[in-house]
Amino acid sequence: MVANRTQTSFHHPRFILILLLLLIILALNRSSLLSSRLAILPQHFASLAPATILASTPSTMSYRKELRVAKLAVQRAAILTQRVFHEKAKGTLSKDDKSPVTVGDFGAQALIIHAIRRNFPTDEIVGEEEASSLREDKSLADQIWGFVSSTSLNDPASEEQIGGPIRSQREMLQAIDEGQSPGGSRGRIWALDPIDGTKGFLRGGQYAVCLALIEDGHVKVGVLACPNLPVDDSAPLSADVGDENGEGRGVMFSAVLGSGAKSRPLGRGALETGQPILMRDVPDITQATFCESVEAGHSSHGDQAEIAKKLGITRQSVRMDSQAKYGSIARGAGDLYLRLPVRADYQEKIWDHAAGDLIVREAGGHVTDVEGRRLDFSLGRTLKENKGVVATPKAVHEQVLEAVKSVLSSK
Ligand SMILES: Nc1ncnc2c1ncn2[C@@H]1O[C@H](COP(=O)(O)O)[C@@H](OP(=O)(O)O)[C@H]1O
Ligand SMILES: [Mg+2]
Ligand SMILES: [Mg+2]
Ligand SMILES: [Mg+2]
Repeated sequence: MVANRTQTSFHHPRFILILLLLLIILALNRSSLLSSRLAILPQHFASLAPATILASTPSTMSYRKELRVAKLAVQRAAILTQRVFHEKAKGTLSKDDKSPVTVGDFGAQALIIHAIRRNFPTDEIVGEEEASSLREDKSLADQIWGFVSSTSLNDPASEEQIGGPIRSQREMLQAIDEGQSPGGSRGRIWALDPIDGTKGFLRGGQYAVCLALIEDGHVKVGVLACPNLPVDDSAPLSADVGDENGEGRGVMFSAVLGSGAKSRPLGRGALETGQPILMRDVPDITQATFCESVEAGHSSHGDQAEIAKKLGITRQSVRMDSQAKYGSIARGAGDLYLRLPVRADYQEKIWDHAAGDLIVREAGGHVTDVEGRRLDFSLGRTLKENKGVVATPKAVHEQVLEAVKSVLSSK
């Protein structure tokens, strides 16, 4: 009787369906296409797959773990940068291209790479900084180690998730040097700017800690911590960073491709998910607010003024450093971000744009270069096929791009 019943259950259509499903899943897993293919399986079919198989996939389709690790890692790094600023220990070096790099940039890069390595050991990393100058400057390396070895999240479980502390100064230098991937169009590549807007950071202005996951050339996850932007999403856009104590400041923006963009107070617990953000509607372009770089060498202020005039915009543009500009327009504090090439030979770096590009697009925006091409993150460490940036709400992009093209072509 028992044997009979067992036999019957093996022929049950539901069992056969599950068996077939398992075989399909195993075949897809072998061809390493599982994560993308599962997304097109109906939800209840996917839920029938054993938990062990789903848990062992390299990346789930929701990028939940990637987002969580990125947010925690960026949060810890942002705490380090704030400590460096307040303890007046910026220890600036000048790089070969004459741009500044500080204790904060190196320390933040070390902590973020440590977190990525512990969670996603086979992923590649394109990070802005490298440690060669530190190997010749023991006192600067000691200073950075002082901050790196004493900065942690105050929630032990979260700290553990991002790999806990770095164990030695040697390990710290190794971590900094693991951001040398050439980038490219295949596989999983993290783009990391440990402090974007270093000049802003030095003068107490805006800066951002930026991290994005690029998969097969497309940005899938983006996180920006902006310690000096107002917490309040509805605060008017301003070049002023507010009071000295940082009261009311600090916001984290994040986005996952296809899931929208969010913001949350930076100082709040890392488990807080945040609230969705959207770009503002711009029914009348003459009422729009522009933001642009503080540095006239990074984006032409003169061209921006001409474009504003062409569009009938009279409001003064707001100048701020870093990808805080992308975050600000994504939450509707401003409307338009233009980056207008000054030097024809300059290639924008992927870490200066990857997170911001996704956050703006997920908040309802469109991001292109000055010729209307989408930013192409698949070509290495730089955006070599793009010139400048035009980021706006979708509905007005064509109009703004037309004005940009007309001003730039008349030069
Ligand atoms: N000539 C140039 N044109 C455009 N961007 C430049 C540039 N020289 C440097 N940059 C980049 O501009 C970034 C800052 O952008 P912004 O002006 O929007 O704040 C710098 O990032 P870092 O501060 O991370 O080095 C740097 O990578
Ligand atoms: Mg730099
Ligand atoms: Mg940068
Ligand atoms: Mg930087």
